[in-house]
Amino acid sequence: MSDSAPSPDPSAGEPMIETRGLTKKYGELFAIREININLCRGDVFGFIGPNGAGKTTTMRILATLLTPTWGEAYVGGHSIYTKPKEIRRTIGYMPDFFGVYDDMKVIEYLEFFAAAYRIDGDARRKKCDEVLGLVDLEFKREALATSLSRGMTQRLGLARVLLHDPEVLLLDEPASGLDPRARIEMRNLLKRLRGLGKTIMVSSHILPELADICNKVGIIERGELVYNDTVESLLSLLRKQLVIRVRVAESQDQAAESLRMLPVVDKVETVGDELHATLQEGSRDPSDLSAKLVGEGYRVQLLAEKEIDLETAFMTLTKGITA
Ligand SMILES: Nc1ncnc2c1ncn2[C@@H]1O[C@H](COP(=O)(O)OP(=O)(O)OP(=O)(O)O)[C@@H](O)[C@H]1O
Repeated sequence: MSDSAPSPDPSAGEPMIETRGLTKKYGELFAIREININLCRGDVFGFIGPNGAGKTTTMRILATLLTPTWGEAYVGGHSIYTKPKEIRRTIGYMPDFFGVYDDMKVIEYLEFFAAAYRIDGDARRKKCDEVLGLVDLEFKREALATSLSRGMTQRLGLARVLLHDPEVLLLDEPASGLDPRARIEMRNLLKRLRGLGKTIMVSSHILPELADICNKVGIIERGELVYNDTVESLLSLLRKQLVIRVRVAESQDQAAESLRMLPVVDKVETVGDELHATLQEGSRDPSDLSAKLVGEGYRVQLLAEKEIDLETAFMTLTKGITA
């Protein structure tokens, strides 16, 4: 164990979160097991996993609220073991559930926490207004905090953890329980925070929700990181086999047979009124398919690349572990 993180890789950015072999056991249960995560300044890390996978445990350890059974963790270069105070100044931690106080207006709620951060006088009022603006809640300034919708409450929670201008944000399922519109608002808000250069670890049990705002993604299952890389690598892994959606005006079954005869085609499935032809690994050109069908006299109504279904991809990546 050492006070500061080891020398960074000079090709990477400034390390902001590092864990090595991070493990937490409850009796015989591994809540998390040998977790290795490396995030640099400005990284937005989507931490994906189903309920009970270990996301909260990891975040609580990084927030210095929980001690690991073994392993190392550094936040902003500070060790969780020896520099917890420095870490608390560096982070904004938003837990998955938090309460707001009865009979307190939104602005009073923020001022209360700003005071706890020792932000005083004019600076306090200014800071509270600034974070309210950031989360689009100025119009609820004088409303009772308990009267806010779930989405607004989540935004207020985020405003609260932004008061001391933390460099690192640990956000535990900020979009959970939100309706679709509030989810989109939360996503836009995270993009705004990314734009401010914050290093963000944000958890969710839904991969597509985070894929377009994150540059890195970790998938955790039963305490183990089963995937940990860039979103780009994840997408290219999933794109290894291109799937082409095909619809013809004539008999689907016969068209499917014709497509199966092509060397470039690995398999063909019928999905509703479409055929989904999976190309052989590495093949990216669907022109053989249209040539074959047109050559055989089919009228091709649709021939398009199938969008990557991240939900299915997530299930595929974690297959066997969840079973
Ligand atoms: N205090 C505790 N005592 C015993 N087991 C615990 C404790 N806290 C967590 N666990 C167990 O550790 C595992 C990981 O839990 P954790 O809360 O980290 O998962 P999670 O991915 O955050 O799930 P969720 O999305 O439901 O919050 C679970 O099996 C959980 O039951």
